[in-house]
Amino acid sequence: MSQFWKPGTEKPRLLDDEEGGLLFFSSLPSSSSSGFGYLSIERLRQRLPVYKYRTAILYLVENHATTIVVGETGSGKTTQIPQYLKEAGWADGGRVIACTQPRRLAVQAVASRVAEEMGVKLGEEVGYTIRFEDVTKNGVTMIKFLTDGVLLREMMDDPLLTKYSVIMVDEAHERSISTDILMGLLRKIQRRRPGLRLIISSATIEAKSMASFFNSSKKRRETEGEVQGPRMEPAILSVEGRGFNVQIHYAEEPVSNYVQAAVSTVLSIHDQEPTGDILVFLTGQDDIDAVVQMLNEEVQNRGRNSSGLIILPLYSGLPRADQELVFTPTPRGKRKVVISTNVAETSLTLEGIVYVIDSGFSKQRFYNPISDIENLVVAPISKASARQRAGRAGRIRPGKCYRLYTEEYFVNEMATEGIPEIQRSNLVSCIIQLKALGIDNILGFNWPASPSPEAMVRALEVLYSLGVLDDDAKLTSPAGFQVAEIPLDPMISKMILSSSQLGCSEEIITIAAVLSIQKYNVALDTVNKYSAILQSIWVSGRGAQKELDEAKLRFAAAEGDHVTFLNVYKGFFQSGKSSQWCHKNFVNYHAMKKVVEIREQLRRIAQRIGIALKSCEGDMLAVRKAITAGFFANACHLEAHSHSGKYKTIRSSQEVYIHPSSVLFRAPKCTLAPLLTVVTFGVNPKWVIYHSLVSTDRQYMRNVISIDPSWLTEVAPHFYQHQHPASMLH
Ligand SMILES: Nc1ncnc2c1ncn2[C@@H]1O[C@H](COP(=O)(O)OP(=O)(O)OP(=O)(O)O)[C@@H](O)[C@H]1O
Repeated sequence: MSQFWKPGTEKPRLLDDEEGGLLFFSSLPSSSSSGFGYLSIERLRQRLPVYKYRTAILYLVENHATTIVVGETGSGKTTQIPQYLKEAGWADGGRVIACTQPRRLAVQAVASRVAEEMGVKLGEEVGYTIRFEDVTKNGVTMIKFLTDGVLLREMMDDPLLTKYSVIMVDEAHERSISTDILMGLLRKIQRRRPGLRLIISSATIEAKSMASFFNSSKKRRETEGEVQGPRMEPAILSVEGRGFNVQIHYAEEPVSNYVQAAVSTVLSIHDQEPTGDILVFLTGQDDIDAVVQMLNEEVQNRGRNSSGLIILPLYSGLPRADQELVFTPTPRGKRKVVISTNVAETSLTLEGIVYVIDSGFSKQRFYNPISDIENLVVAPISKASARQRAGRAGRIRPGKCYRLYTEEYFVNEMATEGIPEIQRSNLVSCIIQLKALGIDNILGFNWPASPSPEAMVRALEVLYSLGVLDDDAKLTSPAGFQVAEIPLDPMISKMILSSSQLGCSEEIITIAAVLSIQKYNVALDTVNKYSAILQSIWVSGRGAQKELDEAKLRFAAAEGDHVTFLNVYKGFFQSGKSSQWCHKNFVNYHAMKKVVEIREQLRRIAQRIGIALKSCEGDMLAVRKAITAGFFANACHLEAHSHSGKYKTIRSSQEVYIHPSSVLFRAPKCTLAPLLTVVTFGVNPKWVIYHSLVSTDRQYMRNVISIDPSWLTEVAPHFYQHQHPASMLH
């Protein structure tokens, strides 16, 4: 490894614990609690750097409304602070201590760890809530871990979050869109509930700017004449020290192909380094699958030499059971290799990890309010992320981190912090949520980082055109409130709402469930060429594109993709939800199981908000009209005499094309026996509506359905201003 790798020049840090950890770990830990050899959990807790600050933390929380805790990764913030608070009585009298995380996986993992440390059953004193899953008990749960998105939803029922005594916003440096909105709202709640304590915790957050953000509420309280309660001026506490030392190694030369470099680094570690599991950070399912495949091939070619490798992918779309494999103990004599997206970047402790390989990239959301395109793009990570990644080693023994980039790049070119997600996202969902919480003055809202005015105006326009906001930019009643209640993109929610009147809610809810599991990624592949990758109900087309295309044709509906989804769903249902059926038809079994699950959730929500559940029994006209009612703003017209399939959007005359993954790409004359009505046609439909745009070499429409233009003025007269859409083309 020495020819390729250069040790970092950053001065190695001292182990926080003078005794070091190796004494206790002459061999790798093998199971969750037994991994700590003969140390009791209590002793382990006391060895964490944060323990020395226990009294200080409790003092500051008692006396300040907001405490900002900055501590290195692995210092014990997430697992220990909620326990200290509980021990100090903050959960007495039925009150609850909340700790938010940006990611679901972290919520579950940290909650089980804390339950284990406290010796209680998960779901009782310690519980967690993520979207569609609540593992808490009313009146029993004292410490609750939850995603920041879930806490925002809870505010709809309880705007002052009255059951919580302390809310700890963890991993605030990640600046996820929900974390930022949450901080803005918590700051408001504090003014009404001085008893509420906030802890903002992170490894790298710029504590001073955060402190001044929370400090401005002090002035307001003074002007309001309120003088009692804790000090409004935030306290900042810096927790020194971290777990164990992690040696950083940099690539000697810039790496041109990080996928290939990750594979060879795993193999070199396996050949040359002592036991210990490996965690590789890549960007998404596509490159993770590629590395898994390359490593498996290598293992086969090498025969016995590499047979000790257990190769496991990890990403958010992976089924739960497969995700949990990464937490299982590594059998003696084996080495686990976890190949992950940045879901493993923060808060997770994977016990056996000794080596981390960091590609230097992650998938990040970028939204352009002018073109209205939001893509997941492979982009360089920040120094803050790189440190978090390295911190996944060294949590229970010393470790090593191999960065697939040079030290010079790290020092001189890598950004210190990432751009907050709120400044690179479509704000439609975020604004409707704020409106539902009674924040009418969106422009005047105290954002920790202001989103762009263009993105805000664009989001307000969309919500207004959907009939969700009125002329005073307030939520309409009941439509606006109903749309806000459905935890999906407002355009999908509006489509569901309209299906109620059109008598096709069962079908539309199926379509909504399929749309909500899809993710569009734009990947910078290994030769620096952009390509679009779709995570969908179809299995990945890698190596079998022709067979996948043929399979799609079996379900293809000439109306378009949404009706095709209904055909697939019906086929899946008729097969008894069989995995063999999925395999035979190139349908992604796990995605379909998720669709069934989400569909059930959506049906329950629909019933709660008064949407009649009804099937249109094959009347696809009703289905297409309901889709139009949600997505009318995405209408496009085929250019006259266009043989190249060029469309123009009605709204902004952008040139767009049907994406090759759409069943309308080849304008299918439907073959084989369809499961639902399929109209035969062989030319591109004149009018279409798309679900989203993706930008690669051209602007492509994904999930396309043909429509009748007269529906546009029918469902959205305000948007089309009583003109016939065709007249708006020029
Ligand atoms: N599931 C686990 N198994 C074993 N040890 C664990 C586990 N979870 C946490 N620990 C131990 O507790 C330490 C502190 O973890 P914790 O998540 O509280 O740190 P943190 O300061 O919040 O770090 P980060 O910001 O990286 O999440 C870990 O370094 C590890 O030694």
